[in-house]
Amino acid sequence: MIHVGFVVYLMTLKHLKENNLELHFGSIPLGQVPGVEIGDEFHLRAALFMLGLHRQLQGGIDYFKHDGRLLARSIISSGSSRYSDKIGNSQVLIYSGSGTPEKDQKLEYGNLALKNSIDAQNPIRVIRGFEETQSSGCRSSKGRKAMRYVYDGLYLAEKFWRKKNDNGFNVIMFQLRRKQEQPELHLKQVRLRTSITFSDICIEDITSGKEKTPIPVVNTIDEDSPSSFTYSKEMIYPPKYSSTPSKGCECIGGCTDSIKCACAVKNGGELPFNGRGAIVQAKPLVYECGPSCKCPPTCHNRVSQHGIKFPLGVFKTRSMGWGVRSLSLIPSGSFVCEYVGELLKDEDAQKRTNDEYLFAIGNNYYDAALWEGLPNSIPELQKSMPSEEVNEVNYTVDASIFGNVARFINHSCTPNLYAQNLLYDHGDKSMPHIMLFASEDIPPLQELTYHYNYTIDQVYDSNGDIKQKICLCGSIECTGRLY
Ligand SMILES: C[S@@+](CC[C@H](N)C(=O)[O-])C[C@H]1O[C@@H](n2cnc3c(N)ncnc32)[C@H](O)[C@@H]1O
Repeated sequence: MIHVGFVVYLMTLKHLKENNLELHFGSIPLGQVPGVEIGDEFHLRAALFMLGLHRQLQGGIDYFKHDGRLLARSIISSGSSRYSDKIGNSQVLIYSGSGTPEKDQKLEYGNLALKNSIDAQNPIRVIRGFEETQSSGCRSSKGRKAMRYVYDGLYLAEKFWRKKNDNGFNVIMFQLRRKQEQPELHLKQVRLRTSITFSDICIEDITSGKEKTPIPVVNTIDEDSPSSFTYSKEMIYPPKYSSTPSKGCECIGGCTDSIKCACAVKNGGELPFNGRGAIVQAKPLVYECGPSCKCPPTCHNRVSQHGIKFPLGVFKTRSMGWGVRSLSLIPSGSFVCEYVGELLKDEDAQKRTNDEYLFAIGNNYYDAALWEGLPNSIPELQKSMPSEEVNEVNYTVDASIFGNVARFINHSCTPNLYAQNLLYDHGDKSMPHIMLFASEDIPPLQELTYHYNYTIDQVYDSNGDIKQKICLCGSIECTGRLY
């Protein structure tokens, strides 16, 4: 049997390799990692790696090269009996360098980096590692030994010396001092906000291998698992639907000329994405290049069609059922995922008994605020300005039976994602793809949310009575009602 931790480890490596995320993590600054706070607790080395907290999957010292010399960035101080309950008690940490007990330790690699950091006085993240026995979770695995990692804060390296170990070999010892003006870390008060244990992983990959990056489901709240549905990466169109192909561009080498590129023209004479693939501005409708375009798959105007890039996880929230969070930092403007499901005519969607996973395309397509301020000089967009009255058929996506990870994303009154209507593989403006983009930099492990855009007192049940739902998003700007 393959150990869950090992699967997560492989998943992480696979993901990092495929998405070049090592580079992304490399850009995480020295010192504090956005979104990670003192006392945050982790149960997987892979999680520390993915967050950029400690970029070594095995080594205790994480280091990097700066101006030609190695510097330490973080250390994991494990299994020590020298710490009392109040592990912030002593501001001084004595850390033995890396190496095996049967050989003299050398001042190389991580040890050299730690020594150099004494001169450089750069902040070093300290993560405390503890061994514990597992006892609970959605798949109980009582009695299994596992590690627990707690982020302790930033330290400065002070000095090093050598001493003999019990076998008579040299060990390099380092003294680090905790930086002042940081909250103390009391072991008994360690928050479980970011806790993920082996036994909390209910499903290793809810996509069953359909997405390039596995999406684990984690439950630290109760014994529940998500109710069953069929994971689909793509929208499921009505049976008799035949797509209207959109006219493509002729940019054989890629779309760079915003005057000649037909797709840039459709977007108002500019490409909607910047050089890093981030969307520049929310628009009622965005056109990516598609199958009828001559440009290559690497064209800058093909972003969301390439699918999910950032590692995501489904988790059980305290009050809103299941939710989704990112396992890494998502820069503002990045594509996150599509809202996928069965595409139904509104009247058919009304007949569905489960309305929890409906996304009415019209909800944001006809949002006048999106159309305001668009220059008249964008003829293609002005032509596509939809009107609820003249549009014969309106569509809703139902993700209750078939859907992807987006079906688990909750509403917030102060969301960090927004839904962008987007066309690339067909030209039918009444059924654009619903692509979710980050509207701000999203730190690792923060819940992903978008605004459901319901109009209050405009949602009806099958008897025609107004339905109401209290919003539990918890935002200080919460308006109180989802609908
Ligand atoms: C698309 S699903 C989101 C995933 C859902 N939480 C689950 O457990 O599968 C939409 C449903 O989640 C719940 N929900 C989402 N956001 C909410 C919020 N801010 N307040 C209350 N319930 C919310 C509502 O029951 C809503 O109908």
